[in-house]
Amino acid sequence: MSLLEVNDLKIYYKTSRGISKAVDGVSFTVDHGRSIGLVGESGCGKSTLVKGIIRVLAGNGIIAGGSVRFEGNDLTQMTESNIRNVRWKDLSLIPQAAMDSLNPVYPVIDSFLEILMLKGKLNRAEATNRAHELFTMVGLDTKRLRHYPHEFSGGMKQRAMIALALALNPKLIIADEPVTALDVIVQNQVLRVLKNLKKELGLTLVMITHDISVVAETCDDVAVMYAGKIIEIGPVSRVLKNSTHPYTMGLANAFPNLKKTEGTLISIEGSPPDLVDPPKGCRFSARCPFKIEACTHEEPLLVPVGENHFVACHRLDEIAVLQEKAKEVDTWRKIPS
Ligand SMILES: Nc1ncnc2c1ncn2[C@@H]1O[C@H](COP(=O)(O)OP(=O)(O)OP(=O)(O)O)[C@@H](O)[C@H]1O
Repeated sequence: MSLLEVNDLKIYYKTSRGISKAVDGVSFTVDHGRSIGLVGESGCGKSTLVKGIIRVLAGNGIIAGGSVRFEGNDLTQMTESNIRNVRWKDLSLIPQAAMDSLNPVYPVIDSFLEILMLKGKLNRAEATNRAHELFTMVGLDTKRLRHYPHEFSGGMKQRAMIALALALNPKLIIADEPVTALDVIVQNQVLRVLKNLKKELGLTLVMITHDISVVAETCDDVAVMYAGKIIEIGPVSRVLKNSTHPYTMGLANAFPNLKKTEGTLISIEGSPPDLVDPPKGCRFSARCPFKIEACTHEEPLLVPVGENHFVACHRLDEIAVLQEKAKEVDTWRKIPS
């Protein structure tokens, strides 16, 4: 049994314009000790997906279908008090806005003591020791535990948040854009901390990012999301070296440093569709340079294209040709109407 099994999950928002299908039938699994990156442009549903998994959705968000099995138990069916027991101890979140997540009016150690004593049931001396241990694990000077959050740099705050997420040895860590707000050098340092911890502690990790090169650095598997759906999923080495969905090809072009070459940065024209009234067929079709007639009315399903590698596209038979065309700047400039 996988540690996490997300099956046909649907998460919708009630809005004044109607129902927005932010996550629309998403399935993936995460085995013990593996890490998966959820990648895609802003608005494709990554945050909604993980907020739904840990049940911290905004008030207008509803789980409209599907299941989220954690060690076999469906989190979508748990009572609020049961899910509160699961958070921190079994699964914990490194939030996107780590900058603002540490309580500004108390020294940082207080945030640790609160979790370790209230949730972990440690006494003050044990909790203090554990806080020191955690700070050392993420490469922070333990003297800093007595400092206030505003005395920390962005990278230090993010390391502190990683340490806090690890406090109770959770079985699964979800990291929501853990390095987005940091400059590139600090990003690399924080990613290195996460990578080392993953190796040393055998962490199981779900990481959200819009930057496919972050996934390449940190994850075993990747799920590429577009407009509320997973359109390609598989081992990082396969998906990035042999991107098979045109959207993944486009994303990889947008991060030329991924291939460690001087490649041209090619962006994908247009923007994702309105999720209140998503297009029929493939949701990427309006921006896809390889669109054919079927794409506009028939939804492609995820099908296997290699070991553990699945893709939802109508043009899988011609993939080698499309992969070559996708490398050309002009391909992305002439999107068919
Ligand atoms: N509370 C809400 N009410 C209505 N719509 C929402 C709400 N939160 C998010 N959405 C919409 O749901 C869709 C998915 O948003 P979400 O934040 O999950 O995407 P994302 O991929 O994580 O983007 P980002 O990287 O910008 O956070 C978007 O269309 C967004 O506008």
